[in-house]
Amino acid sequence: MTAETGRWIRNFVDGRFVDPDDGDGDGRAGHRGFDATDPATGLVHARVHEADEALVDRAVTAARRALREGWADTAVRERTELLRRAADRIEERFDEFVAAEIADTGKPVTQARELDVARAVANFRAFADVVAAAGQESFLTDLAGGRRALNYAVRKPLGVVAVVVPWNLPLLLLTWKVAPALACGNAVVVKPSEETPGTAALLAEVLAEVGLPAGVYNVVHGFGGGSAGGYLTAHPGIDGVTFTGSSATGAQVMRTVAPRVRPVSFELGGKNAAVVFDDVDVDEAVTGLSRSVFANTGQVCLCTERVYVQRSVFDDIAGGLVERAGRLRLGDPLSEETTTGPLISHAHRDKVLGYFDLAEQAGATVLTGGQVPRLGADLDGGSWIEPTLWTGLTNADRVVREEIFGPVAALIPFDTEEEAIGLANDTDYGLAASVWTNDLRRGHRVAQAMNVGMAWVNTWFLRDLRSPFGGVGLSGLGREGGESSLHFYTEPTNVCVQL
Ligand SMILES: NC(=O)c1ccc[n+]([C@@H]2O[C@H](COP(=O)([O-])OP(=O)(O)OC[C@H]3O[C@@H](n4cnc5c(N)ncnc54)[C@H](O)[C@@H]3O)[C@@H](O)[C@H]2O)c1
Ligand SMILES: O=C/C=C/C=C(\O)C(=O)O
Repeated sequence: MTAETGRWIRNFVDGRFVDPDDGDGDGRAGHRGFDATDPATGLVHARVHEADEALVDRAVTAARRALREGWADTAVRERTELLRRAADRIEERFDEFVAAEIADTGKPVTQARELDVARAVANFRAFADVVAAAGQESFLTDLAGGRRALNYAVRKPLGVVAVVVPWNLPLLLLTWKVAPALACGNAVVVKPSEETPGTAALLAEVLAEVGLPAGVYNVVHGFGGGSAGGYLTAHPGIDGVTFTGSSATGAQVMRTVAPRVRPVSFELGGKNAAVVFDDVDVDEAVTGLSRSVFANTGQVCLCTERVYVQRSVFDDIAGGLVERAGRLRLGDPLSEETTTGPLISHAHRDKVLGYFDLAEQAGATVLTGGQVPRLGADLDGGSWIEPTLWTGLTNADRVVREEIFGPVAALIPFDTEEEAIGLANDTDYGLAASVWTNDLRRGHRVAQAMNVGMAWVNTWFLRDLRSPFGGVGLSGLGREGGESSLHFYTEPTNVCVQL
């Protein structure tokens, strides 16, 4: 289905939007394009100009030139003040960002407002603070005979950074990388997901409005291998890659950059566990757990897809989660009453439905959901799915081992703390976990025992942007957040002076 639209979402290279009709300014017309589809309705809302290899090369070249022409040597104060202006300008254009994010994702306006765009503002401010406060490492070295030396490290920008991001929290994840990269004096070439091009292009307008020099922020649209994503990560002019996406793609990107030994930062997939002990306040735990399972229609890398519950409260927790699932309101993203949007695409919904079939084949009991909902003529073209909970599955089942990335969870009972830790850690992933108990000593103990990058106790997705964010195993490589981002987006030179 298509909607009448003449709107192009364009590439942004060297400080300007590239006209699709004249390609990259070389006079060659008729560059490729693809549809931007609204997942709530299935309707096309724009055409996206797909960057070819020549345009990606122009973007990397522009970024390199911007560094050479002074951006890399810009004073820290100038960079941090620019980031703060960007945050202010996003706030001034807040509703435009909300509308653009909804058009690409179909997510509810309440979430786009309270999470996605709000966090973009927070990301810019947080990294302005971090960079402004950052010191340099230095040591006075005692030598034999009473002599000394001074060792100090100066941190320089990594250079031209490829920023490749996914479709689930497009603006949040893009700014989570772009803010520290720019704060550290890098230039970036961004490849947004083909599913969600809108806010990356809008951010280009804002950064130009607040005075970011041409070439420092570039956006190239397209797909992965054989398209803009592959061209960008394979480009010899790239000094590092920060990537958020699936583990399989992360491995592909790692292979692409390996010959040039370029630094990578990977935020990848997850199969996150919640461990619920029998001393919890059931209502409080169910409130937090349901959020961790159903937020963003389960399309958050941190979402819980495995809920391990101590046997004596299993039925209470299961019943509570079913009741909360029943309260979710799927529907018009622009309604303040809507709590839950669609999945990102029909293709992704087919993938999730495939796991519904696997669960059935494994003998699962469907506590709630399991179907495609009917929402009425305007929305039935969208990629909707019912929030779904299963029991009767084990860690041996694919549904419990593989990332589904939808509003789904398997509920599995346990008896002892040791058993729970073993079940939760029985995965190739290692991104996040949550532990629910009123025994805080046990909360600390079990959280520390989780083989993950991030563990929450009696809460979920509560974020301090200075803390290290990332995963282990198939969930990622490296950390971003606070000082961790500075370490990735800079290269230190240690200078030793004999005194
Ligand atoms: N750990 C985290 O912080 C985090 C956050 C969000 C999403 N994710 C993960 O991302 C996945 C969902 O997002 P997705 O479907 O967009 O992931 P994806 O891996 O399919 O795509 C991510 C990005 O990589 C690009 N890409 C694909 N193939 C490429 C290639 N060969 N070379 C260069 N770029 C390529 C895509 O176009 C997209 O922009 C899930 O697995 C989810 O767990 C992880
Ligand atoms: O879908 C994954 C969510 C990632 C969230 C962050 O990177 C963050 O909160 O900084």
